Amino acid sequence: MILRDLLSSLHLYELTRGNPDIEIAGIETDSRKIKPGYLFVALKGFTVDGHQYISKALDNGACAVLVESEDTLSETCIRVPDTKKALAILADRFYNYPTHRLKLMGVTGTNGKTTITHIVEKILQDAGSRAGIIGTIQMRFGEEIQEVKNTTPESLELQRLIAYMADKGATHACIEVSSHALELGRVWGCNFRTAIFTNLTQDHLDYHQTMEKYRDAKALLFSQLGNTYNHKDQKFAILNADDPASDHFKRVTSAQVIRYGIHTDADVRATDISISSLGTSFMLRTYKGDSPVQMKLVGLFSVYNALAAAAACLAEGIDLCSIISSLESIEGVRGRFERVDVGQDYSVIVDYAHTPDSLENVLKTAEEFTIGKLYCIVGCGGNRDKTKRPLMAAIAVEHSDHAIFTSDNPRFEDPQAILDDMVSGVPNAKDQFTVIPNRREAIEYAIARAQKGDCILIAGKGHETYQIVKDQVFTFDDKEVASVAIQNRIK
Ligand SMILES: CC(=O)N[C@H]1[C@@H](OP(=O)(O)OP(=O)(O)OC[C@H]2O[C@@H](n3ccc(=O)[nH]c3=O)[C@H](O)[C@@H]2O)O[C@H](CO)[C@@H](O)[C@@H]1O[C@H](C)C(=O)N[C@@H](C)C(=O)N[C@H](CCC(=O)O)C(=O)O
Ligand SMILES: Nc1ncnc2c1ncn2[C@@H]1O[C@H](COP(=O)(O)OP(=O)(O)OP(=O)(O)O)[C@@H](O)[C@H]1O
Ligand SMILES: N[C@H](CCC[C@H](N)C(=O)O)C(=O)O
Ligand SMILES: [Mg+2]
Repeated sequence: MILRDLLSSLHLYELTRGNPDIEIAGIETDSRKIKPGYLFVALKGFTVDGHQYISKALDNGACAVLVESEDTLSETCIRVPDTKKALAILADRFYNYPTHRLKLMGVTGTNGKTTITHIVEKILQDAGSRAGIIGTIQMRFGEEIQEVKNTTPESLELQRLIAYMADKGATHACIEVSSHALELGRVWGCNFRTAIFTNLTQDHLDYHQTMEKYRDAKALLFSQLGNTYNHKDQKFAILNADDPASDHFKRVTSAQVIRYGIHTDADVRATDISISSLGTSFMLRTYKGDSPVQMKLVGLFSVYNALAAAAACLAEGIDLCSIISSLESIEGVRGRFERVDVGQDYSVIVDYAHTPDSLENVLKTAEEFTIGKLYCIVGCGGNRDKTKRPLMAAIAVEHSDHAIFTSDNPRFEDPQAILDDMVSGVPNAKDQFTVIPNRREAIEYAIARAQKGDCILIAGKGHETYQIVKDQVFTFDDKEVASVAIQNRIK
């Protein structure tokens, strides 16, 4: 694409030097990934300032740079007030407006985003649409899977991934939209048709500082819904009627609001709920009719996830019968209440609960089905919200018979310091928990003790197949470690 054409999408820029008629072969924000003919966009990051890498980018063949402060090295230089904002607009233009070429659905909220994107994907695909998803686990469109570093990638990668789907004929993309992404402008320029809210409970206070600011970050998805070129199209805000934050999102959006819930009267509602270890059943009541549903997904939180997905897909015009049949056939999502079963006579469940609310939900669910003892193995991530650590420890102790505190991804923190933060939340419960910093040993400890009818919940890492210690990423998979430990015990 010709630079002049690319720049025409920006409202405010200054070509301080060079030729606007050069061909731009690609755009890149990382000097290490620059190829000849690329435009390098210098971003001010949390760790370093991308402006420091301009010479590296030029060495690697960048033909132009987009900067916030004057650069004297490159032949062609464009200056803008905010490179992050400009990047989002340029990426949209460069990839030929991907989010206008399919229907974009965004899911935000503390817990349930990944699960809902998977349910929506299943419903849409079963109904004959071609849907892709982007989120914590990966980007997936049909057979194509690409790894993503963040739940919501930076605008450039996000637009590239959506463009890939649109180019291959996708009708829908359903993406997770994290609060970081909303605040950091990763979804600027995205033309959302539908925004789904799951729930708001504590997480990420290291970044947002207060729950109000965290909520306000999430609110951006709803206030921006409709603020794009295509605002004549119908937009939908799918809100959880049982979560008080929804009132705020309703106030800030101009989209049509569809409410789902259990306790509050809602447009899409579940009544007569029955939960067992094999799944959940409920009466689905919608403005398109009512019908009983029997799902394999367990826990009350799964009913909420199903309602959110059903409400979004009804708005999309998908037939109610088709939605129900998809809800009934979905098997579950990797690392979310996933059972490890190698023939043992006790249950082992791997789950991605890494917030106080999700841990409480998942433990309460496991509590209901456990005949024997319930063990909870849990840790908290390093360089993340410290205030959730004592809360998660207290929840683990309250809702299990014995808790084992261990390491999650310590990152750059001392694993023992993280565990000390956890232990500070249970000052009077010394007999109810054991601290085993090594995660493998913690899993082996519980498995060695489990008796018939017991249940071991391994929380926090779900689908993750690694453990991050300092700047190293080690192979570690809760499911595999548990499975080996169970087999070793059986032998
Ligand atoms: C705090 C945060 O969000 N950081 C994100 C940010 O990294 P950063 O600001 O540290 O980047 P940096 O290292 O300072 O680099 C600045 C710039 O210099 C460039 N650079 C750097 C080095 C070099 O040699 N050459 C070069 O050009 C970099 O490419 C970058 O453009 O930009 C990166 C690229 O987009 C992100 O991957 C990274 O996410 C990190 C990995 C992260 O852990 N983020 C978490 C907090 C996060 O975003 N989580 C949310 C929510 C998860 C959930 O609960 O679901 C998510 O959406 O993932
Ligand atoms: N609707 C829900 N309400 C509360 N907890 C939930 C809900 N859905 C799932 N959970 C719990 O939260 C965990 C994470 O679920 P999921 O991965 O779907 O959430 P997420 O919002 O994508 O999380 P992340 O912020 O890490 O991307 C699950 O393993 C389960 O324990
Ligand atoms: N998306 C979440 C995932 C947390 C998962 C947990 N295993 C951890 O590493 O803290 C985050 O980045 O905070
Ligand atoms: Mg997720």
